[in-house]
Amino acid sequence: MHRVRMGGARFAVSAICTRAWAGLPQGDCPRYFSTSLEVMRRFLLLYATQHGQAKAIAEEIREKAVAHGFSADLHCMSETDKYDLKTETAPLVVVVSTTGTGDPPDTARRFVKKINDKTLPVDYFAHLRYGLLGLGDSEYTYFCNGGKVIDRRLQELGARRFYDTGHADDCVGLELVVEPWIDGLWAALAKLFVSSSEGEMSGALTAAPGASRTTDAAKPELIHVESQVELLRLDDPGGKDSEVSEQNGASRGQSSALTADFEPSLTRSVPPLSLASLNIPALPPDYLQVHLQEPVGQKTDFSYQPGDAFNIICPNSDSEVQSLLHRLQLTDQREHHVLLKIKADTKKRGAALPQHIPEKCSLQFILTWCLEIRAIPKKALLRALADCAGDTAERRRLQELSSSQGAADYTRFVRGARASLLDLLLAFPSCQPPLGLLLEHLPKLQPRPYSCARYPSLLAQQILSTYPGTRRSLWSWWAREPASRPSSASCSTGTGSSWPAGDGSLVGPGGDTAQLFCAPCGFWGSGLRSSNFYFKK
Ligand SMILES: Cc1cc2nc3c(=O)[nH]c(=O)nc-3n(C[C@H](O)[C@H](O)[C@H](O)COP(=O)(O)O)c2cc1C
Repeated sequence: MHRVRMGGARFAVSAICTRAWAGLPQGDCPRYFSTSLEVMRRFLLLYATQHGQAKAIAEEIREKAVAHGFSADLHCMSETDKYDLKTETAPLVVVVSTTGTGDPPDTARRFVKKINDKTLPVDYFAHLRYGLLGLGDSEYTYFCNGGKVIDRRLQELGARRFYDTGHADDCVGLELVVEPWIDGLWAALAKLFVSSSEGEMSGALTAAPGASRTTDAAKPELIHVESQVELLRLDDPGGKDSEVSEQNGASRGQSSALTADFEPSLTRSVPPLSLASLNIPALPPDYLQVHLQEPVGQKTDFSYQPGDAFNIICPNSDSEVQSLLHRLQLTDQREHHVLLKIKADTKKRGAALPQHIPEKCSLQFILTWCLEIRAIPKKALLRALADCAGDTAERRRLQELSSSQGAADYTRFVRGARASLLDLLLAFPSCQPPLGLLLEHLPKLQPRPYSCARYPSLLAQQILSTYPGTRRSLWSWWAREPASRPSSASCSTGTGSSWPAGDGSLVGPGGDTAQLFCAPCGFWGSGLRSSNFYFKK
């Protein structure tokens, strides 16, 4: 990279792909994004640190900038002789931590004192466009206050954000906000440069009084980039701060594929949520110790009386169970018996073995007959899964979905989409939960009560041995799979239809329906008055 002067402006020149210019993901470049000699665009990067983290992050930004077609002038905020915001016309990026009791770092004191001067006019920084990343720790009362103080004062003096402010929390891991914030910075910078080069921003990047204009990266082919970059617009609920959100409405919708890339989904969050610090619920204490043991032959037998009611469990679909076993890398152990114990060191109060998981049953049996694997995962499960995700971005997204800040996304992408555990595991491939965690969190597969009457022994036998099970009613299953229909039974499940059978046996929903209606002479019928209503002979 070489530094050159072009028409009074300072540029860094390098051979790069213009796709990187736009801050777009690297990959195959559209034709108009050809590799060529391009001009790198400069921004001013200031940091203020107490213990070195803000500096390290600023250095990371400077390193990454090159690959995106930018050149960062990096300075500590205390080096006031190396930069001058009053005359600066390049975009400003600030990384600042907090120390003491909500104070800016010592290296920012002079800077803060200077901008806090109440005699400064309200348009003192009207020429400035900035993005700010605050570091802090939510254990402290004044979270990220160092950054917030500078952010607020820059606004008061007329500076405008070109990118949403990020607040990274050392308590849960700075990288959860820092990484997405840096990833999004390039698109926002590219947007700003393109907009300013086309003169669309009123007053944006105009030279400050007495200053020479130092950024002019206009290049005709970047018009293409412009329309794409518009789609990378960051959400600004206030609608005032990020001027990127105000521009180029006409180009909206030009690329639905790109729009989709920046729409939130189950696995992807977008600002402001992706930059927010999260109130993540405490991890529920685990309590189950699981052993998988080779099976020993066993036969279950039980007797029943005419008139008994049966709790019929509609088992989970075999293909879903096999997919789940495969995803959990437990296919080879599916026939192993599951032995459960309470962990000796568990912190869960009143921990007890789940009653709905019988002893000495195979893992496959438990996933098929005992656990509702299609239940919509609760936030506690999402929270626990977050800790099992190896990938940082996936962990962050799972944390978001379990946090109060991510409640809307949880409702939309988990509850609204009726996502199941398997859906989540497929969407978050780095998440590898232990079996015990699932046994703790998955609810019981609820049985459906049915009663039967007339020829109870035959019917019951058929229900219990032939009937292959379904999530739907008996009737809808039998209607769909006539071969599995008990040959001597008629059925009335209250789902709207029924059929007669030669001998008038009846299966009814609930614990006593069949006995009630079948008793002396064998009715059959459905719950619908319009068709075969129960009370109609
Ligand atoms: C002595 C001390 C005081 C702190 N006070 C605050 C505070 O008031 N608010 C806050 O959000 N973070 C506070 N933090 C957390 C730091 O801002 C956080 O760890 C940050 O990542 C440090 O970045 P740095 O190494 O660049 O200074 C404090 C940290 C220390 C060590």
